Amino acid sequence: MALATKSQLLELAQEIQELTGQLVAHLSDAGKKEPNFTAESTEVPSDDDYNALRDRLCDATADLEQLVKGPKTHLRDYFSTHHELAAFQVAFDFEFFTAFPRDGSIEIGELAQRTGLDEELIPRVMRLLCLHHIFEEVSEGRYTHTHGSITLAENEGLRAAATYQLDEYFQAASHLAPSLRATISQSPDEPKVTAFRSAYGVSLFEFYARHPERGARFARAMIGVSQLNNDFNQLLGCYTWDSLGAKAIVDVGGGNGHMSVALAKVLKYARFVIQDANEGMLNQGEMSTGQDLKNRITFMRHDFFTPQPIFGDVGAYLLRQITHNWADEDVIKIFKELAHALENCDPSTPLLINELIIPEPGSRSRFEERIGRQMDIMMLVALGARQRSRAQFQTLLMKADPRLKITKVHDGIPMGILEVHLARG
Ligand SMILES: C[S@@+](CC[C@H](N)C(=O)[O-])C[C@H]1O[C@@H](n2cnc3c(N)ncnc32)[C@H](O)[C@@H]1O
Repeated sequence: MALATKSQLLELAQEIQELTGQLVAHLSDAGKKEPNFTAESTEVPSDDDYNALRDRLCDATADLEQLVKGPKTHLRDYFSTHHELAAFQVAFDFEFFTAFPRDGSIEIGELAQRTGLDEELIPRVMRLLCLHHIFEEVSEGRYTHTHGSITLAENEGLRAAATYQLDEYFQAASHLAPSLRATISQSPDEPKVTAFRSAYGVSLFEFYARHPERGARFARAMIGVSQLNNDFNQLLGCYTWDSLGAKAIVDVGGGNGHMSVALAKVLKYARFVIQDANEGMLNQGEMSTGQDLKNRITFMRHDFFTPQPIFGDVGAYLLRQITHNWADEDVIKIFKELAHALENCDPSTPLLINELIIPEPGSRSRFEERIGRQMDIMMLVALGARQRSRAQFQTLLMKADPRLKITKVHDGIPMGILEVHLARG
């Protein structure tokens, strides 16, 4: 009797069929329409069940595609994606997305007039984008919006998030390997060579200080990304904020305080101290805070490498998207100052680290893990810094003060929370 051979391709195809069936049923149960590529399509849901199905389906379809192509074709494709990003860069730079009418179509000549790009170049860029369902060529030389292009046209934050990647980081990323080679022979007193510095001659922060219009776009991109990731709802759901009552939440490196202000709107009694080294951001936050919240929100200039001035009746210290900007030795210094402050608070006072926490390999879907690993390399490119796993955070906390212990992990991608307490003897 012939042995039935297992087919990995067929198993993947069956898994894809099953998962797609579950996903379609989920959409139907939620009363949602199936997504399509037209500009009229509705957005896919973002609840946990949908995301879990989406992630497994993306892993399975990616595996099937990779196996079917084989490594040579797969890698040839993959190593050419920067040319596709270059086409996107042109479309953003020449403002294609907003040049399009919301409804109806536009013809090449009109698009050339509105954008200033040569008529001969437009179809070369457009046809590559159309292959990604970004715009559609409805008849030769005539295009309409799709769901992808209209999403970008109508969301300024998302466009900012796309363009800061395609401008600043696209260039900087190509300097990573040479910059790492340069650090090998670098003397310790020279400014650290990062890929960003190697591409632009200055650090990321100096660059934004010298180019305020890019700095403003970066700020818009951060808002776009946090809306995209649903960061606020995740932060709210990750901790029992109500248990803090009227105590102060100290938002260390809180920037313009946008997260604390959003929390203050929900937590009716909590007080907030927003600390940052950047006076401009503090002023911007102070000016935009509504009168109704002003008696519960204080803005304060503070450098987190110096002793923490607020302690005692503190509900929680919040460090949101701070550690990923710094190398290990700097993060240890930040934690040390907070450990001193925690010594002078109630033992129940937590330090809440709100960051993308890199999952251990294999513990989450590859779709999720990849987002974390892309961010990790982005931090290396931009600042010579990194994203960290729970274990890596615990090591740094221990080095700062052996009494600092992670007591709870709310691990989410993109953002999670580590709840840290200072153990008392
Ligand atoms: C990535 S932003 C995060 C801002 C805010 N926590 C959020 O989640 O939107 C990093 C913040 O750290 C601030 N920062 C940088 N160095 C600092 C320092 N030495 N002391 C205090 N804040 C600092 C920056 O000004 C910036 O607002």
